[in-house]
Amino acid sequence: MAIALKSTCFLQLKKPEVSFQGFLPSKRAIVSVKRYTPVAAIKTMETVGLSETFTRLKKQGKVAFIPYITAGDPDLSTTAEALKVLDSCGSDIIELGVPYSDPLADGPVIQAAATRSLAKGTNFDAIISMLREVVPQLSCPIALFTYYNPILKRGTERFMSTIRDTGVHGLVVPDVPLEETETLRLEAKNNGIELVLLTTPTTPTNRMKAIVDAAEGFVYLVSSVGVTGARASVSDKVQALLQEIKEATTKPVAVGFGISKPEHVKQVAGWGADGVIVGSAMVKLLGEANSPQEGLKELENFTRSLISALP
Ligand SMILES: O=P(O)(O)OC[C@@H](O)[C@@H](O)c1c[nH]c2ccccc12
Repeated sequence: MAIALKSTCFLQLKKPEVSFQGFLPSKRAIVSVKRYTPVAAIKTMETVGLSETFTRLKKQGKVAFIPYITAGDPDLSTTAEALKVLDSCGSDIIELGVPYSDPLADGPVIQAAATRSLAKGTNFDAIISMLREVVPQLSCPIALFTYYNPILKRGTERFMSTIRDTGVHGLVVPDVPLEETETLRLEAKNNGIELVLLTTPTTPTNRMKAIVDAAEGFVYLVSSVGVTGARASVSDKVQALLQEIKEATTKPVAVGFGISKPEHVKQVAGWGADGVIVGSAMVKLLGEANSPQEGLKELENFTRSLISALP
């Protein structure tokens, strides 16, 4: 199981957006799994890191499907079930968010999910305990997401070794500028953690090049300025942005922000993305359902509808 935590500063803050270094792919045993692997057949299966996942998919001519959900919303046991559902539906890299009190880069849906989760008492240790249970049962890498504060609170070295021991392969933090992350990069590398970096439609070309050079796992292309949230359509500027990034790197590029319909998935894959990321639309289904069971069922149906739109 590879897990990547998010950390890049791409926000439209006063400082220029930045992001930072990446890490070597996981050193774990490489086990390639087909897209649909029955959960029962994958007990304690070790999985590959993020880069290897994209390499495998590329060989199969496939585009990675990367859903995002917020840990602890509506509760951690439902999160554990949701990870299994998303995995068995054929997700290739699942993003899991560590709820934070000041999620600057998040829109109303994910902000509300974080608030509900924190109100339930979700904390980093509880998420790690849940991951220790769930990670061996899944076949696909999980993308976990955290803001910088939880890392600082725990101490970078301790944070890195903790996430490594839970089967985490990568790290992504949206509110830390590249210039200020030397320690983070070093500690992540020391723990075999891959670091995903984000670039946006307004990132200057030279900065984008520095970002993609330093990125490990994959490059996260934010499709539109602003915060996360389902949108009626995905900006067609993404096509040119993908082109520009792919001229600067051979690393895989996954697109996120606003993707919420099968036609969006199809369109972004058609533009040459190596992966599509869907967050708010997933979070809404899970967090706003009448019951966890209903949320899990809707999540499964929605996920299958999106994955079926991929080549
Ligand atoms: O929610 P959307 O519009 O589908 O976008 C994906 C996004 O949720 C996920 O990748 C994510 C959640 N929180 C973030 C903060 C910054 C960047 C990305 C994210």
